[in-house]
Amino acid sequence: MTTQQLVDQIHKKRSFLCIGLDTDLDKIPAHLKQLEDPIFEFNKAIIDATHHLCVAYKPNIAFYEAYGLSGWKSLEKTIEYLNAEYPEQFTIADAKRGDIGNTSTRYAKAFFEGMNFDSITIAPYMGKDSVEPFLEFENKHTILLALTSNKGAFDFQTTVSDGEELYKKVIRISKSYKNSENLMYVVGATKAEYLAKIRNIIPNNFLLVPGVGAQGGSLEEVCRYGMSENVGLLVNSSRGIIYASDQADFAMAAKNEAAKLQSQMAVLLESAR
Ligand SMILES: O=c1ccn([C@@H]2O[C@H](COP(=O)(O)O)[C@@H](O)[C@H]2O)c(=O)[nH]1
Repeated sequence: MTTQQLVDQIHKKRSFLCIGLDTDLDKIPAHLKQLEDPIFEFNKAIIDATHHLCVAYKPNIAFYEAYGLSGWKSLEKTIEYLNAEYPEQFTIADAKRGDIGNTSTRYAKAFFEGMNFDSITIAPYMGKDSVEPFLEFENKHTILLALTSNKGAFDFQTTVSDGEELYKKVIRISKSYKNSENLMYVVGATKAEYLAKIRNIIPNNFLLVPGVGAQGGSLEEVCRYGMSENVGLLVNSSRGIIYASDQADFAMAAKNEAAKLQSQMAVLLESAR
């Protein structure tokens, strides 16, 4: 998917909501567990109930890897279902990969070609030659961890060397990578006060913003400091939507939670015009 197609979807749906598919067998309704592939059935029901309210889905790969081969099969079925039934959705493999160049190429092939995700999250720590293999793929997006939503982000990401905070250095230097127009960045909603400084360095790149809902970040603050001319935001909520109910009404409850965020987003988009 191109960035322009994503922007068009945001305006069409009046939403920049990304729904996180962090599907945990311990949290899904009991009646699904009797089915052959409970994880896929849960995801399918959530997607069918919410697709009109969001523009992106983000399965976190850890939740699938944790179940071995059957988890990978559930992930594969989920991305195939999304691409077949809802091709207008931007898909994010939240895999946080990155390694020496030839290994990164294999990761990129696995997620961009094998599973046909639109994007993948990448840790920037190993530098240019670990990131550039992901950037080679046309109309695929590499989402670099810049300033994450967790407390541990302060251990390294905000530390200063040569007069510059590390997260700023990651953003500034990555702009010089080959095909850097394919870069997006992760910035936690819990760090919204940093967004204005980040927008000074990257006025237009898309930001994937996790941390509203269960982690307590504020949607309004994210928009106040982070919204760009082309919106430039994908705000993710996972647990706050998909586990709104653990009963038979789980998909309807997820739809209601997604609808609340979408209607707030519609107002914020309108007031930014
Ligand atoms: O800085 C980061 C980077 C990634 N995440 C991931 O996003 C979701 C958030 O889930 P919630 O249930 O809405 O808290 C999850 O997959 C994280 O691994 C993040 O939270 N922060």
